[in-house]
Amino acid sequence: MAKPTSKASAKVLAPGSHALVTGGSSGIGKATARQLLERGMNVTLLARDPAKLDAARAELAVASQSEQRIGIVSVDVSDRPRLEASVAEAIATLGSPTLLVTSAGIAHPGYFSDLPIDIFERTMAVNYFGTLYAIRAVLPAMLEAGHGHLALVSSGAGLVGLYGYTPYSPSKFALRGLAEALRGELKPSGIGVSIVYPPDTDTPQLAEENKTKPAETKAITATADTWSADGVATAIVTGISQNRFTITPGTEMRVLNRFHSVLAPALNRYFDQLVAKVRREQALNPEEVAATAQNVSPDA
Ligand SMILES: NC(=O)C1=CN([C@@H]2O[C@H](COP(=O)(O)OP(=O)(O)OC[C@H]3O[C@@H](n4cnc5c(N)ncnc54)[C@H](OP(=O)(O)O)[C@@H]3O)[C@@H](O)[C@H]2O)C=CC1
Ligand SMILES: CCCCCCCCCCCCCCCC(=O)[C@@H](N)CO
Repeated sequence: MAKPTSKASAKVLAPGSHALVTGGSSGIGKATARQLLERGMNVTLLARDPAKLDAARAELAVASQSEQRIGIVSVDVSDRPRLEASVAEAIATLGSPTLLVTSAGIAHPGYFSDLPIDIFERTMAVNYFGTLYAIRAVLPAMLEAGHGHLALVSSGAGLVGLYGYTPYSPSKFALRGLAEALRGELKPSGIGVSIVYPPDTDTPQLAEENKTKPAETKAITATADTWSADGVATAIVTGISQNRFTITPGTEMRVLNRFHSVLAPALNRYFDQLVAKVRREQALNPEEVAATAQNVSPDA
């Protein structure tokens, strides 16, 4: 049921136009930046670590023609004054952006009672406010141009609150609220909004969080397939080209997005069973927790 590519979204992805990608030095952001470069766009990557930004630029240069530009800016998206200055600088260098993709984000899973308050505050500051600041920084230029697109990377954990993700799920819910509220306001100005709900995606972030993720959380997130960053990036770019509001990589996320409030009671009962199963296995065999968590099947 793909909508035809609209004139406005053709402009958003037009060769020679400028896309800003927060979190563009790694994972989903980098994979998306590569596909935008393959479409002939100029891209600015925003992230903190200058070494990762340099490496990403070198890697992405291979996917682009010599006349294409890849800008990199080292900035923390939660630092509003510096982010605003960085976006202004990127606009001065590569022009008014037709597209903003906000992929900068962090996840520190754990048990609620074990997590320090800093993690909750930091997760909201980066995932929610970092996205909000980036949107506010690009919007005046898009409004002046009369077209543009914002693609916000939320998560399946932004549709249902997930065990072990008490700092993270609310930050991704907040993005859903922001996207839904913004959509109608920006529509008359020709600015499109998309919100992306990926399942677990094979990125450095996932590898990192898996080191400390509760076994119960792994059992729950394993009910949806793990995607590649390229697969998610393809879904994002295709979704933008079709001016889709919700972008849901995979059947599980599509069903979850369509029916989350209806499914919630049954899902929560099912997730409770998974948690109980993991707990029994932990009690029987503490060493094999991680392995058994991967083997839980829906009809177990
Ligand atoms: N991987 C997964 O399983 C899923 C991921 N997501 C979401 O997708 C997005 C991308 O995740 P993923 O690609 O896995 O993660 P990666 O860790 O691979 O990439 C995250 C990117 O964000 C940047 N970043 C992190 N914190 C900040 C900050 N404070 N300021 C600026 N940049 C920052 C990182 O660079 P640096 O550290 O140098 O700043 C990096 O470029 C996140 O929002 C995540 O929540 C959603 C669903 C599933
Ligand atoms: C057909 C039935 C549909 C019901 C399926 C329910 C699936 C719930 C699992 C949601 C998985 C979301 C994981 C996000 C992880 C994440 O964002 C972090 N890895 C970020 O780093």
